[in-house]
Amino acid sequence: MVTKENNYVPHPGTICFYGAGSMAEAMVRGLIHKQVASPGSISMLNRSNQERLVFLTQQYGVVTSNQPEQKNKLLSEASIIVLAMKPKDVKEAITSIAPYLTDKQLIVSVITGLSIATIQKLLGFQAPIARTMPNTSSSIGYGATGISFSDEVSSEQQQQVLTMFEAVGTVSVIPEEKLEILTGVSGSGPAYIYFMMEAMIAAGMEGGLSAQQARDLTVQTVLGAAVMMRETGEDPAKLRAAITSPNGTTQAALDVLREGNFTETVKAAVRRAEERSNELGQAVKEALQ
Ligand SMILES: NC(=O)C1=CN([C@@H]2O[C@H](COP(=O)(O)OP(=O)(O)OC[C@H]3O[C@@H](n4cnc5c(N)ncnc54)[C@H](O)[C@@H]3O)[C@@H](O)[C@H]2O)C=CC1
Ligand SMILES: O=C(O)[C@@H]1CCC=N1
Repeated sequence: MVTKENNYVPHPGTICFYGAGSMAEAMVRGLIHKQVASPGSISMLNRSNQERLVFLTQQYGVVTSNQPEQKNKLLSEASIIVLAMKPKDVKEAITSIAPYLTDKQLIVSVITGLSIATIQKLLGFQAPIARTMPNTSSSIGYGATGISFSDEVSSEQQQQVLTMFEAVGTVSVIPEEKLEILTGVSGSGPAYIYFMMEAMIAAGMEGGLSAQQARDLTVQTVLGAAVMMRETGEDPAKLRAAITSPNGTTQAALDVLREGNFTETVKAAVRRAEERSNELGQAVKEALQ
């Protein structure tokens, strides 16, 4: 592996999002809202969807461009590049931008399953990499992000990444091999909760509540349970026990969930997400061999 230089000097504090989809938008919204980065210091680029770029500029005031020369300049001058495309697109995306990047720039990846080694292989040089797994709740400051740093990341760069993600939620710095299971818990996790909420709302409506009532009651219930767990620091099993009167409604409902193998099903879902993350990373790795 080699180190790499070009004629550009990265502008301190500038962040270029390469891939301008849901996760990039969630982070940008959080970063601007929390004033960690100004809109003018953030650029967002994608492959071709100009309408999307116009929306992002109008909505957040960030810099966007679909002109190849301008795109390359924005990439070359950013001190942090956030890779935010789907795993299936990484090979084309990373190899196409590699000529404009150097090892003076920090690469932050939010891409599921893609290892630090594979990113460095695609770039063709030993870039400092922060491999992360955020979730979409970052957009409202309630994200949960896992981060692993490559050996090349300086302590100053580590601090920059921590500042970025701590501004939009909580951060766990963990060994890279644990990022897959973290993805199963917190990266994909919000979707499981939404799925449960969809079912609670549907049941409420089927039982005669209005759509608004069912929604409001479900939101407050999930919010209350999450905040209760955080504020009290209690074991969830203990909080559950406090709601479950012997022979009462909760016990009856929990028995139905047990009959449907609730615990095993949720655990299997988390482990399947972990496995899928490994598969996605492996597919990119194999495509390089
Ligand atoms: N959505 C989520 O909850 C989370 C997503 N992630 C990861 O973040 C990454 C992005 O996910 P989403 O934002 O949901 O996807 P998305 O489909 O909303 O956005 C992907 C973006 O990448 C761009 N893109 C694709 N190919 C490109 C190329 N060759 N050059 C430049 N741009 C290109 C697309 O134009 C689009 O703007 C994925 O790897 C995903 O696994 C990580 C954590 C949570
Ligand atoms: O579904 C996915 O692949 C990504 C990873 C975590 C959340 N969404």
